[in-house]
Amino acid sequence: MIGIAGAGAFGTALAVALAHDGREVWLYARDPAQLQEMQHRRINPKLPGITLPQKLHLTGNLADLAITETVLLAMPMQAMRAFLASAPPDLLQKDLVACSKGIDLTTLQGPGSVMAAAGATGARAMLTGPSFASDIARGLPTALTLACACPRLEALQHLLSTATLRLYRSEDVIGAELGGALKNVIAIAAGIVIGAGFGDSARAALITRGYAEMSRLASSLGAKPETLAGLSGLGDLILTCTSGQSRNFTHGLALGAGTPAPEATVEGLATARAATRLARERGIDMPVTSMVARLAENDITLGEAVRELMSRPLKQE
Ligand SMILES: NC(=O)c1ccc[n+]([C@@H]2O[C@H](COP(=O)([O-])OP(=O)(O)OC[C@H]3O[C@@H](n4cnc5c(N)ncnc54)[C@H](O)[C@@H]3O)[C@@H](O)[C@H]2O)c1
Ligand SMILES: O=P(O)(O)OC[C@H](O)CO
Repeated sequence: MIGIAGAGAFGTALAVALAHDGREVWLYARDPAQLQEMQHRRINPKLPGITLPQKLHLTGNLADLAITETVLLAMPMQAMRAFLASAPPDLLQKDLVACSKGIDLTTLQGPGSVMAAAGATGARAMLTGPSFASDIARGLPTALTLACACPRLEALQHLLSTATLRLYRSEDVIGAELGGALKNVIAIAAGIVIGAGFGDSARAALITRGYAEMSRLASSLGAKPETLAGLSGLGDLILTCTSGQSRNFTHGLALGAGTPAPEATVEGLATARAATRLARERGIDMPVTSMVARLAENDITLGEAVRELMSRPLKQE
């Protein structure tokens, strides 16, 4: 039996895919009004056109996840530390699989370290890679990375793979979590480039240079280059920088166009600030990421940002 904490777009999509494939899934929704709507109408408004399957059980009581062996954490990254601090102690003994893409702003830790610091004693895994919630819920073919540094990795890979959701395993948790976190920042920048009308050539340059700085920070923190080049890094970078389905890209589009951004979970904003601090501590150059952090904080105008990026000293690629 599988538990999922966080009934937003992604938690619900994973619950739908796993339940359709025959697993019994318990999905925890903390908001009573949302829970009631999902229970009565068997839908989540964030996933239009999707009916919740019978094997998907809803609960507003976290203690109900006690009957599951594995719990997926599908809340925004900045909520994970507080969630685990107040979770029932037996939840910390389960195999935990983080699905959140980001870096905790207070501790500068990724999901694996946040789970360890909270006292999690089971497997601590990360599920990440190119995937929009609605694609997963609709049963479209999707390939993801499941990273875990413990012997339970292969068992978890089988537990969470379905006919349409293909999981590749990796032991490089740091690499998988940094790829998934940092690509969101570059996606905001890619959106800014398109929103401001700088064109597709500029976006391609931005994605490439963005990947270079993602790789610099990740390798300084112990990630393997091949992980960054895989689904959790390059794969997700391509998806998020090129699709109007991405909330990070869409947020950037609005910033670039000077229009109001839609209300949504935009993980790249906090990650830009956290990554800028990590990079500064390590003396790593991350010009795109630090520019996104400054733009998000209204510390610099778009025109100033472009002038600053284009007037950096010329260097070898
Ligand atoms: N939506 C996608 O396509 C997608 C794909 C891959 C990964 N992700 C990642 O999944 C994570 C969640 O994104 P989402 O799209 O589901 O966001 P969302 O905004 O749709 O939903 C977030 C959910 O988390 C819940 N939540 C917040 N704090 C909580 C807490 N303390 N306890 C329990 N629940 C809590 C909210 O009530 C909400 O239902 C993000 O890190 C995102 O990067 C999303
Ligand atoms: O909508 P976004 O920008 O949060 O992206 C969703 C997923 O991370 C894409 O893999």
